[in-house]
Amino acid sequence: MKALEVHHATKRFGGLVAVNDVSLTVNQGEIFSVIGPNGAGKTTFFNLLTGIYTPDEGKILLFGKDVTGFSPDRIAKEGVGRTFQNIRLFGAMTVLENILVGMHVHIRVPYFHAVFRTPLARREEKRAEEEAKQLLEYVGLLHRKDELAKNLPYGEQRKLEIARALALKPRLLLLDEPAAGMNPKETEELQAFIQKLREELGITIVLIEHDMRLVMRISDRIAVLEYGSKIAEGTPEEIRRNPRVIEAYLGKGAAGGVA
Ligand SMILES: Nc1ncnc2c1ncn2[C@@H]1O[C@H](COP(=O)(O)OP(=O)(O)OP(=O)(O)O)[C@@H](O)[C@H]1O
Repeated sequence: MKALEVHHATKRFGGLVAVNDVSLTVNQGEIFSVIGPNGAGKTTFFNLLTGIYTPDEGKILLFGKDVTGFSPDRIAKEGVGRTFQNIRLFGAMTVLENILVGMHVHIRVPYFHAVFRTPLARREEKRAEEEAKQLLEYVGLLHRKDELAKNLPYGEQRKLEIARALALKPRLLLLDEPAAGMNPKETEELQAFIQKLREELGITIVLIEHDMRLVMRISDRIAVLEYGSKIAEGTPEEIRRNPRVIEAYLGKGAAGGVA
């Protein structure tokens, strides 16, 4: 079974075709990158996968199930976690609270218990807090749990965002420009972290990324979008040498430049 199958997905905004007849499949356990120039349709493509938009044409399957037209909530329940291009943390909440917010769909307390804070509700809160702490420990942020999210260094904010997505126990994680704004050391740590998620948790990862060093090092396969269409797909080696990709995106110096 594939983690993700996209069949001929198209999304239009008025006369603009933001995603144009894109098909691709992502295997379970793969790290798959989507690259392309600004405005190529990458974020719109993610928005189709997460139910923010419904494709005008085409189908989307997650782990063999047709989820075309599902709401973002239902897609999340199918095991898809996501981070955004612009960090979307609750800056005025603590690190721990940010994780707890991410977990809310997994906390199942009947309304009555939640409102009257019965022992059941308190037990459930305690359990959620323990789980959140374990998650923070796993990503190396437990020592920051009581700090406000906005006070974390940039690289750690990105990590916290990923941790919050992990709170939903995703099988598929979509990362929109996770290395944006990171320095080389932070990017290297991010690479190791993403690989760890795949290896230890078995999560399939799809990322949009402009940092070609990271993309070429981390990806099993890469798809390239231009003007909404997929113009290439292959291993980093194949993509690096593809004349059309070099022309559209990587530039002439790229073949040797992104080792
Ligand atoms: N909600 C919208 N309404 C109208 N046009 C949109 C909308 N969202 C995106 N677009 C247009 O669709 C095209 C694809 O945009 P998208 O943001 O998906 O590209 P991108 O590859 O993610 O770009 P970047 O790398 O700059 O983030 C662009 O021309 C954009 O202006």
